[in-house]
Amino acid sequence: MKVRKALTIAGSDSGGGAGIQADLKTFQELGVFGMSALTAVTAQNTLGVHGVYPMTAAAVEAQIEAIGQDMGTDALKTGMLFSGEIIQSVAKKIEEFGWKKVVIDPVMVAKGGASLLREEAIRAMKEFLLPLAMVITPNIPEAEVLTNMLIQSIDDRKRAAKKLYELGVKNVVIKGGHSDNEETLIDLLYDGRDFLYFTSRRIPTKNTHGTGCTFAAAVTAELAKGQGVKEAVELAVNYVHAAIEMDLQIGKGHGPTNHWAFKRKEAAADAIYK
Ligand SMILES: Nc1ncnc2c1ncn2[C@@H]1O[C@H](COP(=O)(O)OP(=O)(O)OP(=O)(O)O)[C@@H](O)[C@H]1O
Ligand SMILES: Cc1ncc(CO)c(N)n1
Repeated sequence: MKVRKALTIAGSDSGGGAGIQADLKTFQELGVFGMSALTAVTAQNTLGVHGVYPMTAAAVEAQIEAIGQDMGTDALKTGMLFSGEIIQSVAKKIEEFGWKKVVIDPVMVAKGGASLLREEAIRAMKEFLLPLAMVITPNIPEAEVLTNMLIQSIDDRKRAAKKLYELGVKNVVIKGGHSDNEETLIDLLYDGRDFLYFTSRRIPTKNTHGTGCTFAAAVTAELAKGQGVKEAVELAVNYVHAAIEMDLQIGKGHGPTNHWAFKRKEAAADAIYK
């Protein structure tokens, strides 16, 4: 059997809940071989970001090049990219290797408010990276920044999704974690034609550190396995839901999610229906 591969181009979260750590755990759990190119190291825990140490753009390029020249990848995702210079390097390498299954998680700020992307980088992201994206997965505040819109209603989100589509992104997912509905949340997918709504129950917990990274990583893993975008997004919604539901109670602040949970839930369901 052919092993599928996925690459994450993202920052390191020393606390293990977000960034490349979340991505690699998710890839592994979904049966895909994970690879990484680091853009920055953060000193981070469940209480916040205590330091950001970016890599040079040359170091980011060298990592991607090493992977592209030897192993290749079936899909890739980007997370924290930090600067316009790193974004340009990443875009250049994606084009050079002709990678098409590209998931952009436009990470801007961590849950505690620390900035993970310089202001100047937004333009580079729109100009160089978004046109290469098969899927983009902003949360509501990130979609607001990328579209210069205030997003309050679902109709606002639909308008924002259309604007992002017009920037060259083939599929837009605007996630609902930041909406003010306390009961349910909706992740919205727009493929240039239809809007699809993925509705889930909002779980009352403070342990949601890394949900965005985990979500985009699950989409990437499924695309690597050959799934369509709709199927990949649906699985990612369920994967993250299980990870939040069976949280781990680690740390004193916003704890990580449980990357094992989805498989344990599946195994339990298998045992029941056998
Ligand atoms: N309390 C919750 N209960 C259930 N699902 C949630 C909850 N919070 C977030 N999610 C789900 O987690 C996924 C990520 O959404 P969210 O909007 O929180 O991303 P994010 O803000 O980018 O996360 P991050 O903290 O990593 O930056 C979505 O599928 C969303 O529906
Ligand atoms: C390294 C890193 N990437 C992404 C996020 C967003 O959750 C974070 N907190 N840290």
